[in-house]
Amino acid sequence: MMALMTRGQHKQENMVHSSFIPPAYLPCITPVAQLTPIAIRDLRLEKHHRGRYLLLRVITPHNRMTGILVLVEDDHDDVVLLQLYQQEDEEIHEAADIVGIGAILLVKEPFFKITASGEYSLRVDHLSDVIHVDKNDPMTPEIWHPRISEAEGSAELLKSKGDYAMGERKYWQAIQKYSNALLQEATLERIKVIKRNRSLAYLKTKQFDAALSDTGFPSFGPDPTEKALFRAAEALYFLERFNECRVVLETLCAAFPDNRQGLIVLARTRGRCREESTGDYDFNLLQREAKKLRPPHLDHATYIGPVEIREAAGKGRGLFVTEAVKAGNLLLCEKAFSHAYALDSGSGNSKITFLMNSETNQGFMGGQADLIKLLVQKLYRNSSVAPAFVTLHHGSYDAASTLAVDGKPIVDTFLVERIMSFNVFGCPLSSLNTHKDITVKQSEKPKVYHSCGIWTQASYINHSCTSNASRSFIGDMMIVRATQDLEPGTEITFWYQTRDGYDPKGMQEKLGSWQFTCTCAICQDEKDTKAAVVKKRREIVDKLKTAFQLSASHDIKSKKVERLLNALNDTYTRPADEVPRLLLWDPQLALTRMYMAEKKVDKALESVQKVLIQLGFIIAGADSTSMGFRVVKWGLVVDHLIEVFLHARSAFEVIKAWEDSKIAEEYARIAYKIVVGEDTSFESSYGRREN
Ligand SMILES: C[S@@+](CC[C@H](N)C(=O)[O-])C[C@H]1O[C@@H](n2cnc3c(N)ncnc32)[C@H](O)[C@@H]1O
Repeated sequence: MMALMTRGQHKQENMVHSSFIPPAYLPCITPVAQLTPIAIRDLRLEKHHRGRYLLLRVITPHNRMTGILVLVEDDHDDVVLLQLYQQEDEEIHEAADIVGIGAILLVKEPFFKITASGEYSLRVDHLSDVIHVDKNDPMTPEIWHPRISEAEGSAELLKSKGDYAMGERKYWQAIQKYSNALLQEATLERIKVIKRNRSLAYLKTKQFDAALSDTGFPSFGPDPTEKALFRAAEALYFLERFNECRVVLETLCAAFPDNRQGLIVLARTRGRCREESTGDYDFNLLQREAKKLRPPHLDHATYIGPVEIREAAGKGRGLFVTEAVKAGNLLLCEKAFSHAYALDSGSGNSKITFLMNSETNQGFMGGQADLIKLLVQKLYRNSSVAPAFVTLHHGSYDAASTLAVDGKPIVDTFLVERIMSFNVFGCPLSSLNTHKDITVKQSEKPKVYHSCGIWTQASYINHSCTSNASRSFIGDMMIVRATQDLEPGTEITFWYQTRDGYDPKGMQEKLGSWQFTCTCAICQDEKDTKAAVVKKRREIVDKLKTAFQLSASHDIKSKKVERLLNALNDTYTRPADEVPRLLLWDPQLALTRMYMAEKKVDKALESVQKVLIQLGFIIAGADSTSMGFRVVKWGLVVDHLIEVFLHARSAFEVIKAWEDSKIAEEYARIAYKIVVGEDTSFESSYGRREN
């Protein structure tokens, strides 16, 4: 054990931290006053000592692995290894401030456990299961009490120690000093000042609920100070309570018109309020910010469009539209509740964490392991935001019945892990990049995203392979747009996993971790399709691949491809607008490109129409007749759909069908907006360049 303790103060670059998540156990929900003490020597292995607590003193420097490891003793001089999980990273909260030598910790309902290396240790998975105890606290054993000279002194002295710690940017220490100061006698005025200072330390450590409460919000009293108002506004801003923030800032700016910073923040807050109520975003700015900011956590508000959460028969809850919407309309533009950023290449993380859940056989790598920690900490620091998260789907996990004990939040790490595994979304830095990868670089493999996050509104959207909405990302903002015209009351669905037509069984496997079976028309049709037909389709697809590689003349090649496409088409029985033909649209598009290259406009238009039909569209006027080009019903929206509509635009131009050409471009823009999230970058991606 000592070897472990001495090994690791060196820099931990490119290390893989791996850890087994133990079987789920509930956090302690009993107030400390109702727990009874236990000593290390009385602990039983592999047991959760419910109803008991252990008082411990840190006796060695810590070691950071997946958790923080440190040796501790009790007042019988017995020593044990303590492992604390889900604690903040060193850059945010120095371990020395959590488990500095001499610190006294109270571990609630201790869990004594055999480690992977056969040693034994105390393991704490829930942040709320360990609390710091002051050396002067009556619970602290007599022998650990400080000598008289160490006693910390008056409120004023402690306040100035807090101020000094603030100056040194030791915010956690400052909080402790201010909190101790507040336990001493002081006038009401001094208490207000100390709280105001502590509120700044809380802001710096992202404890926005506590920061807000220290400012006196919502009633600041008859003569609110500039600092109290400003700090309250900052806390409200970070809690994304933008309207309340705006009101506080308006009071501040009216009372202190020279406060320039107040005016700047008020303007910014008004921008957030506008985004929140109208969905009107400067998407150009969002794209620029996502390019520059690391992590790409954008300073923007969440817009919730015409949607509501309702029961969705057989699927739990779902998200439904409350009014008619058109394809391309914005349904959500949601800021992540929590977002773990990893480079898109997946490399470059100095610390890689691998968590293995032995109970569910699920492994969490990198981003997802980081996300669990980020979530746990956010909920622990700011319990006011917890309801939006803890009410998300968590399967059959039985969560603790209470959210707080002794005035402190309870955060159940295992509940967080369950909710994360059902609701997490992988995400690129921006869908614009992904779109370029797919369309310009023609990368075939579906991309694996290393960054991930939780979006609490989008989490209510259920899966369907015949989806009617689509998500895209700009940094940590998720944009959900309708991909079809929707009647009021329609349930919104999108793909949890990318759908192709090659591997029906694989799709069910990909959906496995969500624990449901998709019963959409595509899945149903695949189930009804005989194995011989599936085999035949595979053979035709292989022949198509070979046909495209033929070094024959365009004519011979296109005839062969057409024949094969017809044969493949004949293997489907249900109408394409009910069951889109996922194996067909792609080779059909390749054929369209051939016709366009040969300037066979009629053929190209016919082929465009076929691509759209195979994607499930119903189309009118996609030919050289006088009927106007029109989408009667939208089908599946894929990245290449923009190209399809742009082929239509060009072909219509050649035959001088100007109006149809314009309409085709408008459809291309809508498709682009759905795929990329916005259409302000359409020109730079697809605009025509002057020769
Ligand atoms: C992200 S949540 C979606 C919201 C969830 N229905 C709820 O009540 O909170 C994912 C879970 O929803 C359910 N679900 C999603 N799509 C479904 C579908 N097509 N059929 C049945 N259940 C589905 C599954 O239980 C899945 O694990």
